[in-house]
Amino acid sequence: MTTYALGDLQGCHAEFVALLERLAFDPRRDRLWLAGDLVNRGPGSLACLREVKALGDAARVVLGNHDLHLLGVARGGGSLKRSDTLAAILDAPDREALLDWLQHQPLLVDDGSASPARTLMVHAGLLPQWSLDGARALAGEVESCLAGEQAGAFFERMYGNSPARWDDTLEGIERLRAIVNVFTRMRFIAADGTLDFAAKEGLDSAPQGFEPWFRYPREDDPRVLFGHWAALEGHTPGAALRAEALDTGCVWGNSLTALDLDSGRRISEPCRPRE
Ligand SMILES: Nc1ncnc2c1ncn2[C@@H]1O[C@H](COP(=O)(O)OP(=O)(O)OP(=O)(O)OP(=O)(O)OC[C@H]2O[C@@H](n3cnc4c(N)ncnc43)[C@H](O)[C@@H]2O)[C@@H](O)[C@H]1O
Repeated sequence: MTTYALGDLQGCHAEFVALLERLAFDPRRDRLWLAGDLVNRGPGSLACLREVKALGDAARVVLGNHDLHLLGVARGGGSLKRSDTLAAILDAPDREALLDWLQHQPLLVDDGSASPARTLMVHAGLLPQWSLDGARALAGEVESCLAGEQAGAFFERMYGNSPARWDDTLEGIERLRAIVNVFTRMRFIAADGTLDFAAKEGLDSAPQGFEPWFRYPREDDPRVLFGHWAALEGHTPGAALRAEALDTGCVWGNSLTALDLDSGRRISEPCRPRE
């Protein structure tokens, strides 16, 4: 059995299928971890969603900001933007089954192994101020909300950049929004954990006083798999922990990459020319 971790598909279905072929991926034998943002921006979001859902227990997925945006649009609270490529999902005959499946995916996957082998997967990152068990509990708060009767009310107030700094005393929607923004949107943070939401490009775009979240040391030493930050091109220079950047920007014309979790080998499929 081989376990591969992939970054953001973002609707790059042709490249996803080609990469699985290149890996000789067999869902009866192998496992796939997907770091979120299955959908949006690319041309094959509906096909990606169907393909990953059909993998069943062979695939483990975390939610990304674009997946949450799809749910926000479908469940109320979000509206389609001009750059969104989500209409085919919203019009699909199997839309409810797909959305329901997506809504039940976690924000954090933890393989539960003892340190130092412990491997976690999130879409954007892990706040240095959070312990691993604390992060897992906070992800669980959002996951319970998404699976419950308050999900609609949550999506109506999910969007926004505040509070930008985590505080244990946060309550209600502000607490849930802060958790979502860490797990699915974080890139640069200040030493006190304040998130910046403006800079989205390479490490040179860091605002003054901010560093990539993975450059802040932690007391523990997990292996953290994450996507979201395409401009990193799969690299985490200066990382203070074992952070593996998986989004190599397929939707931006680069490639889709799989990381073999045992060997550390990376296998990439180049982006196909768009019509
Ligand atoms: N609670 C909440 N509040 C608000 N919004 C919420 C929300 N929950 C969900 N959302 C959703 O999240 C979005 C905001 O998230 P953000 O994280 O703020 O923004 P984004 O640009 O949409 O991020 P994306 O995930 O596309 O990042 P990527 O690195 O691919 O691309 C980013 C940039 O990288 C650039 N880039 C890509 N490859 C590069 C490279 N090799 N070099 C340099 N730049 C590169 C691209 O040009 C692009 O500009 C909103 O649009 C909303 O839909």
